[in-house]
Amino acid sequence: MGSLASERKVVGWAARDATGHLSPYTYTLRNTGPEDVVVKVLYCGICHTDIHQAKNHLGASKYPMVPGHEVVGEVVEVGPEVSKYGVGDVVGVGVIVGCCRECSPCKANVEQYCNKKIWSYNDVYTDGRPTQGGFASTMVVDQKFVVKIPAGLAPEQAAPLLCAGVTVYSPLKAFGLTAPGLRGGIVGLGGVGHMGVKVAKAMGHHVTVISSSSKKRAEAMDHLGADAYLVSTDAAAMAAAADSLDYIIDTVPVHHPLEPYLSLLRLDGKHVLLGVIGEPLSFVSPMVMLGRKAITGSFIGSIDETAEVLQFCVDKGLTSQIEVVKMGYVNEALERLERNDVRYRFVVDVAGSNVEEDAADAPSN
Ligand SMILES: NC(=O)C1=CN([C@@H]2O[C@H](COP(=O)(O)OP(=O)(O)OC[C@H]3O[C@@H](n4cnc5c(N)ncnc54)[C@H](OP(=O)(O)O)[C@@H]3O)[C@@H](O)[C@H]2O)C=CC1
Ligand SMILES: O=C/C=C/c1ccc(O)c(O)c1
Ligand SMILES: [Zn+2]
Ligand SMILES: [Zn+2]
Repeated sequence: MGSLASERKVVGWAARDATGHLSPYTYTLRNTGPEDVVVKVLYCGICHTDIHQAKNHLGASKYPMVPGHEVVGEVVEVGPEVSKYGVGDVVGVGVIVGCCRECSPCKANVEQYCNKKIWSYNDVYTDGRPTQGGFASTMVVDQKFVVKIPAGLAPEQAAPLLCAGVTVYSPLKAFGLTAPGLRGGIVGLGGVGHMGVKVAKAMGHHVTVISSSSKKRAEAMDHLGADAYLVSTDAAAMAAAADSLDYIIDTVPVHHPLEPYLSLLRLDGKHVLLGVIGEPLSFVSPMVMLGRKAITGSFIGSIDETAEVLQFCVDKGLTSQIEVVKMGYVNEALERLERNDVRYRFVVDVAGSNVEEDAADAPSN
């Protein structure tokens, strides 16, 4: 157990408005509670959700907002009732940092579906303070929402698994889609999608990437190990692949037609929506009736599944494909991510950056 420090000032990079531009911001962390773990952030991945949130795509953003929910750090202090972690442990924090612990999803250990869940940023903690994410020097997190990074995983490699990795792993398990030999489609080869290819291949699936362009074909086939590649606008190739897939993992972050993808599913095929899209998607009912197809969705994964996917990646020798950048590059990284110019996940080297750069000039709370 480490010593209990009082409230501490930290610097994170925050968006102040819907431009989504991040700049240094000083704020105060809560005291270390009995079950809290103080985490010195080492690395934090950049998820497309960080863009949705920073730019207020869902209309519920509050500023200043420090994004970042693929956090890997080192434990520097623990509260007196922390049993699972000790100072020096390398740990991960993801999208959720609180839940009610009483509802049926909480009792079933799928706390990501708790209606009282607390998001790691753009939310309010039990003490009334805004939650702030991982583009910051330090976070204080309840031990329940912390996972140990297993030996054999480099911390920067582990970061994307805490959101992207578990987000594809969870629905494959929940929908009974883990058997070898299944045929899966991954729509959108970005941060989540590239982990989809890797995880599905490691489960022994035949994996088709369905992309908006042919630009990623060679990498998908040669480096990620995909078995087939379709360009979604190539009507002939899409028609030739009709009725061939058991499932589709759809990671596209913008409005898109579903029908071209639904036609790729075979009997009882499942279209799993993962992208966060604030506009209605549409399809005609025969597209699902004639084939008993299901359109469903999935939200990250549980803490248990997060620990599981980390170990799965160690066991299968999976790594994420990342570009490591410094904090000073975060705004360019966000712009590049938004224009689909990253292979496949940016990870910010937080501890190796001067997070406090320009902090003296920035407004604080
Ligand atoms: N359900 C959940 O729990 C989670 C949801 N998400 C959401 O999933 C979505 C994907 O996240 P992430 O993988 O980080 O995003 P990325 O930007 O890394 O990947 C999205 C991919 O979608 C394709 N795409 C098609 N049209 C567009 C467009 N107009 N702009 C950008 N990309 C486009 C691109 O692939 P290609 O070039 O192959 O067409 C792109 O690489 C986001 O909406 C995110 O919020 C993320 C994590 C968890
Ligand atoms: O990246 C992780 C979070 C994804 C997410 C899914 C659904 C939703 O409504 C969000 O606001 C975020
Ligand atoms: Zn995410
Ligand atoms: Zn609950």
